[in-house]
Order: sequence, then structure tokens, then C-alpha cells
Amino acid sequence: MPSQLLKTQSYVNGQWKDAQSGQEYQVVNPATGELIAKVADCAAADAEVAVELAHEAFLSWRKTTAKERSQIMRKWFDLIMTNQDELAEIMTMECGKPLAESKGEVAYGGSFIEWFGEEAKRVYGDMIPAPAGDRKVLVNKQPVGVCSAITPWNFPLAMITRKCAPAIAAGCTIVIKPAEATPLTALALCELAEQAGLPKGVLNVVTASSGKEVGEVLSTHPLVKKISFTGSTPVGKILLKQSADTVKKLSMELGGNAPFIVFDDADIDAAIKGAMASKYRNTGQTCVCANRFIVQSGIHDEFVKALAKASDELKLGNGLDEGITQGPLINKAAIDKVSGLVDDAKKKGADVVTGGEPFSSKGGYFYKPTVLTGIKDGMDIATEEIFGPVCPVFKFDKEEEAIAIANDTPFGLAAYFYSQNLSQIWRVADELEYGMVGINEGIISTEVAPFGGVKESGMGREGSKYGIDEYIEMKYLCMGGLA
Ligand SMILES: NC(=O)c1ccc[n+]([C@@H]2O[C@H](COP(=O)([O-])OP(=O)(O)OC[C@H]3O[C@@H](n4cnc5c(N)ncnc54)[C@H](O)[C@@H]3O)[C@@H](O)[C@H]2O)c1
Ligand SMILES: O=C[C@H](O)CS(=O)(=O)O
Repeated sequence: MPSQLLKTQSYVNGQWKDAQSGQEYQVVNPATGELIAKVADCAAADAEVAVELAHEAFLSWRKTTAKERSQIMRKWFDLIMTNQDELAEIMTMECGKPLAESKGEVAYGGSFIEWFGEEAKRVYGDMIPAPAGDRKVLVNKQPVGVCSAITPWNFPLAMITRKCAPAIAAGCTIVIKPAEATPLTALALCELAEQAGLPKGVLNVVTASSGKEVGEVLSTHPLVKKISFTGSTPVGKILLKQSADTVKKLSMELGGNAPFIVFDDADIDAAIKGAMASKYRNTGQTCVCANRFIVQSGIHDEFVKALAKASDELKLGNGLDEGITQGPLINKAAIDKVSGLVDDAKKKGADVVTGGEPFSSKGGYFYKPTVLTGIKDGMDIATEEIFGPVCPVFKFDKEEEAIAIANDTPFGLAAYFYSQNLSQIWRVADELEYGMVGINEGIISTEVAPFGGVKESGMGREGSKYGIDEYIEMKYLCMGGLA
């Protein structure tokens, strides 16, 4: 187990701190159930101190030049990539994803620091042609102030850097509460930020066994001007309500229910490749995983057969072991949720083509890769975000049916479809009510593109040239009295 980067205390104002209460909580490996570490279990008082110190740091950090911020961020990115293996090992131990996926996430998460370190130098204001000769009209862009972030367990590094990178690049400071299940990767990031020269109080991580108490401070404290949340829609709604009294700037990256439509003319090999990549990434535990397979009747049976065959070839086990391509689910509650959805579907008439039950392994929370057909309205799996390695397959005949099924959800994060007909591609891309659409591609996330959803999948965008705007306020200056 890597020692240099393994930290178990909160990181506040450049110091490693126990919770004021002295309380700790256990972080366990979901593949084995073994204890990895005991971590500071902070509460409201710890979060309040972090916010106040982040505010103090903001008063000086906002006065640094974009170039100074950019140079520190570049060093931080370089250190993350130098420590990629160690960070990946910590990540796999606490969240279970196979080591190769963890290494990929380190590079993906690091790319937000690299990207926004560059974007820092391109936050341009405006000089607007004035409506009268006695004045100048300008727009000045300034950092929002102290930000807070609350993040999920499934991408323990990337969901943090996708928020702290634009915030820090813009000149803000930030207080982060990582998911209770995966605090160690977040704390390791702080160690590397300190080595890169990030001043104290700019990046702060407050660990806690529950989000409620610390989250309440981070969503109501008057010194916090912006909250960025990534997680489930129900929790996002709680934070939206809690943030209202102080009218905070908001970014919400919430739940998904991605349709994966396959038309008769699709390249079936490409569709299977995309389906496997999208569905089984992080053992089906990502917000953009294909959640419903909607397959045209002409290609349905061939697609189902190929999907089941590829699913059977996945190798379940401890993500640290060689050749493992499917890790555990994050905890017992996740196993119970996925089992409940599959059992409900079976009871209501779905057929199990492969899988359909937990995979018994000592201490770990494993579920067999599963393909179900005959999915109908009324089955819970037809509407719920599965967050596990299960492929429910709907069959359709006409294009408009597929679009209606795909859009029939309160969610609107990612959608995918496979077709080789250009007119159909433009028609379907226009009609899908989602923030992001993969066309003949199952893996679409990148730091250069705007990531985010519509409807109850959230608001705002992360990454891309748009991502830094979430941490900027525009100030209009009218310079009058000029002869
Ligand atoms: N849209 C995206 O970019 C994106 C990315 C990753 C995950 N997700 C979504 O996140 C969910 C899975 O992640 P999860 O299980 O960690 O989600 P979750 O909503 O249960 O927890 C997310 C974070 O919120 C905190 N939290 C929980 N209750 C809280 C409360 N009352 N007040 C304040 N904070 C609270 C948790 O401690 C955790 O840090 C899925 O719905 C997935 O779709 C979305
Ligand atoms: O789970 C949600 C993440 O945002 C997925 S991704 O890493 O951005 O594709």
C-alpha cells in the first residue's frame, strides 16, 4: 500500500488535521471488505473553520496573476502523472475499479488540471462600443470567491479535479467534501498540490462519514458563493434547496439514465464495442453508462446474442489483480439495489440471457454481468438508474418509437445511438433530450468538451472552454464623465 500519499486527516489551510471531535471512520476495500484506513470524521465545526480559512486565502489568491496560477497547476499536473501508479492503487483499493481503469482516471482527472491551468490565461473581459461619446463600457471578469464542492465515490479523483481545477484557475478557493467511501484519493491530491506550491487555504478537503452535516455548512455558509455538486439527483435537490437562502451560484452534475439505441443499419461490431465500453465501465457505476438498450427489431436478436457473449467474457475480481475487467459494486446497498431491480424485472416477465445474480466472493460485493430481454413499462429497471453491470434490452420497430422511449425519463445526461444513415443521425441527434449524445461512440467524456445534463440531470457544464465560467462573475464597468 503506497505510504507517501496515504493521508488520513483532513487538509485545511495547508495543515493535516484531525476532526475537532477526534472522531474517525473506517474506509474499507469493496473487493475484500478489509479495512484500509481510519479517516478523520469531521462535522459542522470543522467545515466552518475550513470555509473561514478559505475566505482568508481567497483575499490573496484572487490577486495572483493567471500566469502564476497556471504555473502552479502545471507542476501539480506533472506531479499527478509522475505518481499515476500510486494514485491508481489507492483509488482501486477504496473504490474497487480495476487498476487499468484507475490509471485511466488519474490521467483523465489530471487532464482537467492541465486544461484549466491553460484556460486560466484566457479569461478575457470586454471593451464594448459605448452608446454615447462620454463613456467607456467594459466587462471585467473576476473570481466568484470561496467555493464548495461535494463529490461522489465513483470517480474519486476526476470528479474533484473537474471542480477544483476551474475554481483555482479562476482565482477562487475551494472546500471539498469527498464521498465517505473514497476520501483517500482526494487527500493524496492535496499532498501533491502542496508539493506543487499551491498556497495554504486554496484547496481544502474535509472528510466525513456522512454528507449531511458538513454538506449543510457548505451549502448555507454566507462566505460560500458557489457550490458545485456531483452525485444523485435526490441529494442535488436537497442542496439546491439549502443553497437558496444565500442565493449561491450553482453547478449540479446529477443522475443519469442513458438510452443506447441501435438501429438496423448500425455497424453491429462497433455497436457491441461501444455498448461494452459504456455499460461496463466502473462495473456499470458511472452516470453516463448505457442504462437502457433500445434495439431495432431487425438487429435485436443478433445484438443480444453478441452482447451476452461479450458480457460472459468479462473477468470479475479484485481490481488489483492482473487481468480483472470487472470489480465489485461499492457496497452491500448497491448489491441489494441491483438485485432488487433484476428480480423485479424477472418477476414481471423479463428473460435472463446471461447473469442475473450476485457473484459470491469472500467479503466482496460482486454482481454477474447481466443481459435481460423483454423489458416492458412497469418494470422498475425500465425507469431507474441501475448503477451496476446490467443490460436491460427494449425492442422497437420505428425510429419515432425509439426516440419516445429514450426521452421518456426525468433524466437528460448522456444518450448514445448507432446508425450509418446521415439523415437519421441528424434527425435523432436533434430529437434526443440530453446534454450529451454519443453517435457511433460509447465513450465520450473528455476535458475539452462541455460535460453536463438537462432536465433532472442537472445544470451547468464542466470541462471545455465553458467550464471556467462557472467560477467567474462578470462585472460591467461604465466609465463616464469623459469629454
Ligand atoms: N452527472 C455527473 O457528472 C455524475 C458523476 C458521477 C456520479 N453521478 C451520480 O452520483 C450518483 C452516485 O454517486 P453517489 O452514490 O456518491 O451519490 P450520492 O448523491 O449518494 O452522494 C454524493 C455526495 O453527496 C454527499 N451527500 C449525501 N447526502 C448528502 C446530504 N444530505 N447533504 C450533503 N451531501 C450529501 C455524499 O456524502 C457524497 O459525497 C449517481 O446517481 C450518479 O449518476 C453523477
Ligand atoms: O460518473 C460520472 C462521470 O462524470 C463519468 S465520466 O468520467 O465523466 O465519463
